Amino acid sequence: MVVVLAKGELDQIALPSADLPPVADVPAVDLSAPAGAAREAAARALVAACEEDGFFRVTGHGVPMELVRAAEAAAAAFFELPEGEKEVEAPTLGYGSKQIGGNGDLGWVEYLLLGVTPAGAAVPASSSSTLPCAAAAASAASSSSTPAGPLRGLLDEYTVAMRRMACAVLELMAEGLGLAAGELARLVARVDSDCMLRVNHYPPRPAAPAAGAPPNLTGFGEHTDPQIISVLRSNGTSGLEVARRDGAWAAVPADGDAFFINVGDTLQVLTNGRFRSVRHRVVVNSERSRVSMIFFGGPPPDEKLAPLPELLVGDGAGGGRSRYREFTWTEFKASGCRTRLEEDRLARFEN
Ligand SMILES: O=C(O)CCC(=O)C(=O)O
Ligand SMILES: [Fe+2]
Repeated sequence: MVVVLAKGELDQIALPSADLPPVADVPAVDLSAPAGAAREAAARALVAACEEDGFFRVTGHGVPMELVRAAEAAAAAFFELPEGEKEVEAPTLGYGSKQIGGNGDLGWVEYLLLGVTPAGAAVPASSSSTLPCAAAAASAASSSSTPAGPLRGLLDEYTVAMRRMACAVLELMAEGLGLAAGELARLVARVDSDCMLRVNHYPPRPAAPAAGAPPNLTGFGEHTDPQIISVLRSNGTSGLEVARRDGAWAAVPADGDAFFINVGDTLQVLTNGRFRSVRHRVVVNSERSRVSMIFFGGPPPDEKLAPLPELLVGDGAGGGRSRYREFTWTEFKASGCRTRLEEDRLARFEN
């Protein structure tokens, strides 16, 4: 067991042993659909998925699976290291365990949390929050002589591939929404866009009943991602659950070669609530260890965020009224950093 929790802490993250939730039927969007009718259909499927659950999977993404598997394997090997050796990497790889953010949220998880430099490299984030609570550290410390050396290079490469894919998804989304090319993708593509990479490791749940542990533990408590979109995959181990419109949880089946996309809070704002920022969580009930890697595509710090004017016109539901007041990404982050994981961070920006 790598995540060491005191008895009281274990009680805090125990989940009632309920039946497994139904398996989610996650819509697929083919990024490689050729221009013309097939691409239009893919764009329509993407928009429909964002409106319905705010969650879909991407096929035809062109990311080499060798890179994905190598990065996953290097991350898994890192998490196998003795506790002390991992902790040494807190400043270089943003290593942390069990505490998510600075407001008391706990999970059966250890992680790496990296900001992304203008050049695309991943550097340690200066906060453990799922929110990018502060700008990423200025420069990466050289770590080539440590166990993190090969891992760091792979994570850099992975991050570049993820940012590219996030932009490709946002381009298809813009087409589906009838927006100008680049209108969404530019937010994530800029050199100063506030993107992050998180690598989570959920050790197998402790053997019950010897450890007195409940069958289900919170790996990562329920929340929405604050950025525009998140690109997520795991090492084929289940545990991720998404909340449907009616609030019921659905289990996301292990992913094969696809990547999952979450609509984040910022995209909900940009679309004036037409797209849904998806609530999700990770439940640990498996004997297998789960490694997941999540790229968060966020906007530049000074970017003014508000519903896009093109999406306000003729918006049947809102009658052309903006549901959110304008704010900058910096303002949203500062406000979000004072919240617990499960809080609705958009509430205070509603008109
Ligand atoms: O580890 C996962 O699969 C999901 C974690 C997550 O939702 C997050 O880091 O924001
Ligand atoms: Fe998340």
